[in-house]
Amino acid sequence: MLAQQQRVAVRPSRRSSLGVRAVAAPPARPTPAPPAPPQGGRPVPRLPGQLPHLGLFGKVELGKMFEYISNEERRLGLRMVEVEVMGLKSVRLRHPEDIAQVVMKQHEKFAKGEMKGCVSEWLANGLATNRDPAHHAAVKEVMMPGFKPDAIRSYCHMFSDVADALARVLLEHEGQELDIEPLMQRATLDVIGLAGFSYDFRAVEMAGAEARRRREAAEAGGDASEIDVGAVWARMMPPAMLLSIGLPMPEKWVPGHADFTGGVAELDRVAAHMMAEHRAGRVTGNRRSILTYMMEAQEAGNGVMTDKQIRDELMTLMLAGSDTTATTLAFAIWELSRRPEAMARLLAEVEGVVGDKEGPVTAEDVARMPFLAGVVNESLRAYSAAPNTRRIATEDCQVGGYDIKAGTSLILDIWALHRNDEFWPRADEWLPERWLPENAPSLAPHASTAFMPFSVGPRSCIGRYFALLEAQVLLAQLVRRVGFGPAARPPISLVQQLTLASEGGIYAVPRARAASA
Ligand code: HEM
Repeated sequence: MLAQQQRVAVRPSRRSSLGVRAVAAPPARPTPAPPAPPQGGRPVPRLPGQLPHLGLFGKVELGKMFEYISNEERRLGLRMVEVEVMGLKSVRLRHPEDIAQVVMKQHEKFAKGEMKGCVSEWLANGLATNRDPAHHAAVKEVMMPGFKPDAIRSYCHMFSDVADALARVLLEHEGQELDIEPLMQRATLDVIGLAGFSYDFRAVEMAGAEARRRREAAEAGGDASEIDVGAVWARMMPPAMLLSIGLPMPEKWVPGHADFTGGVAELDRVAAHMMAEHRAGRVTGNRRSILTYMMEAQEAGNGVMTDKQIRDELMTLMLAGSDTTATTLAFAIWELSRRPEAMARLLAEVEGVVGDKEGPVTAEDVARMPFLAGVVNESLRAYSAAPNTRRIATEDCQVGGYDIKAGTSLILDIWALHRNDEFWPRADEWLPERWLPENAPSLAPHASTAFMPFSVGPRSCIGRYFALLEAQVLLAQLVRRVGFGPAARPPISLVQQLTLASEGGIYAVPRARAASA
């Protein structure tokens, strides 16, 4: 499946735009790794030239680029390599021990990597980009009650309600080929709004036919409550990755720069509106949400939760808490749409547990659905929504027997780890059954160390359980209402925006359940 879609011949690339140099063709015989010096570690070997598969304007074609790096690493017998992308050097780690050393065991030697430019201004000092450990800890403590398992279990009816709204909009397109990713994005924005901010973005509703007129009015400068955050999001994400590098004068040469900065301005209006609504006691969905905890801390005078800090956390949670889960759901549905036997097995499992029960799917229900858990886990593995994360070495040290100098940028290559067949037999295939207890010993033998979709250590994902339960409940409720058939589209092409994405969309054909069962 994936192997067939993404297998590409590695050819020397001759791209001249943006200073991307040609890459030498691989020699016919393997080059031996440099000998180890008598003392200390070895220098990290460098892949020659810059990477191919960047495309015009820095679009990172992930599937192709990582395959190229993995092939080269294997060919040269290397555990890690230094690469250069658009003039920026980094060392890419893909071995689970090396990643765990950097993000967990010796995390104090590695600072969180910075975002730059207008993306840095957008996320500012929110939890994911905060680089001051003491301040980060103080903010996290305030938000933590909203991420406790009991709190998250109480969000299930919101996950289910959003799935029902999503099903209604999907069925407006019954029988048509539809890019499902933007709708998943809208659904997860609604979830983080209702559960995290006690606020209803109505993002799914606004994708429906009925709401189009209102949206146009809002774009002409209407009330902040009428802003279509789903549409803003769709405009902002494509240029975000390139803008996060902080290259000079992006307004002159990055297509979509104005969409991005305009989008941030719209989201700022929405954030101010959400805070005002909350202060006025006008809350929807969750009555005690993460926003509630932040505002209570401010009122109690804790000195950390200024209005600006709350704004930064709202922006961060909108990104970290929606884009990633949307990607996971979109790829899960896309794979299910092409695997009728997996879809049938999932539906049988869901119906076996919830039967004809009306109302929401609960945490207790999904705990009895191992195949559903396999679908979500496998989508997190094969399509790591956060395909990599970055750290900067703050002192000279060694990782995996290699010397790392202070200041080195380390890319923790979760995507490559998850696609490495040393750890994942049939790594390029999407196999939800891999996760069932009877198959795990042969198909997921290293899952306890080599499965890191949420990273590990003190800066790992605060929303891990939120995301897992959200994805499971939403998917279970959705497949009760809507079936999905395959779309006749070319193979997907994975690219890296801030999170993983597919260039050209992720298509499936929604069908009313009775017709598709
Ligand atoms: C499939 C869904 C998700 C995936 C794959 C994912 C992945 C990740 C990863 C890999 C990190 C760590 C980055 C690093 O080590 O530098 C992270 C951090 C974070 N995630 Fe998630 N995430 C998901 C869902 C969520 C959700 C639902 C929320 C909130 C509701 C959330 C909020 C955050 C925040 C705030 C951080 C920063 C944590 C910190 O630095 O202390 N994420 N996520």
